[in-house]
Amino acid sequence: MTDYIIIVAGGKGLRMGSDIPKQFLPIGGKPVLMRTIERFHHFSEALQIILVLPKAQQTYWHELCGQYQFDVPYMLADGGETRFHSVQHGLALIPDDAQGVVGVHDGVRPFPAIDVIRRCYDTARTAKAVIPVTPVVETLRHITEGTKPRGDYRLVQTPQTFDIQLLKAANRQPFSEAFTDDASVVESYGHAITMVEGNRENIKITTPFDLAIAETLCR
Ligand SMILES: Nc1ccn([C@@H]2O[C@H](COP(=O)(O)OP(=O)(O)OP(=O)(O)O)[C@@H](O)[C@H]2O)c(=O)n1
Ligand SMILES: C[C@](O)(CO)[C@H](O)COP(=O)(O)O
Repeated sequence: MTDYIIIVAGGKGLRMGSDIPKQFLPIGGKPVLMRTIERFHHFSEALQIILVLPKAQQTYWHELCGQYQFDVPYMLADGGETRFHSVQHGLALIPDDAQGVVGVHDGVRPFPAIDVIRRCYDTARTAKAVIPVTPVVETLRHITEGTKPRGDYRLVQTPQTFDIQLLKAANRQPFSEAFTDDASVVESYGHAITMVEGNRENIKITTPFDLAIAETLCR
């Protein structure tokens, strides 16, 4: 049995608006994406890491790896049109008969707690489809329907972990705009999703504000 993590970094980073793609921006003196990969390698050196990067960014990434003497082993796949397609490209590197758990994680989430990663992988061995979540800590208001009971909602993070065969089968479905994460793909395939506790530091670096928070979290 072999476990995998697919780290998706194939997006355009439009909301960050920086010249350098956001996954390569330094936080605490090191590119975001290197911190993310190192976190999973630290969790388990046996975990097989698959990095998904746009083809056009791969030369620059290799230059950065040389510059930072980054030596964590990984397999490389090309980014896709959407996050769903990037995950498909990553999954294609996992043998068709593989048994075990595969996680999918945003390259721009460098701070998943090791305990959270472990909980996601351990729970997926029986539940088969697991996502880390955090509670909503502010009042939640629907733009036309008014205040909603925040206890009914959770904020969804990654790594989202799945039985390998289940995720492979779910990702053969035709693309839908509703697929904003891997849980939505697996749920649409008909499998229930189990939620486990995430960690608040596990932010997705989406805007310059998030980058400032990430810099603080590195201290
Ligand atoms: N075609 C895509 C789109 C997104 N992602 C990845 O999915 C993660 C979450 O996406 P998000 O933060 O929304 O990144 P972007 O799509 O790059 O951002 P934006 O929507 O601002 O352009 C990121 O690690 C991103 O690189 C990907 O691998 N392939
Ligand atoms: C997968 C995800 O990180 C869960 O919170 C998120 O949905 C990806 O971000 P996007 O803005 O929807 O691409």
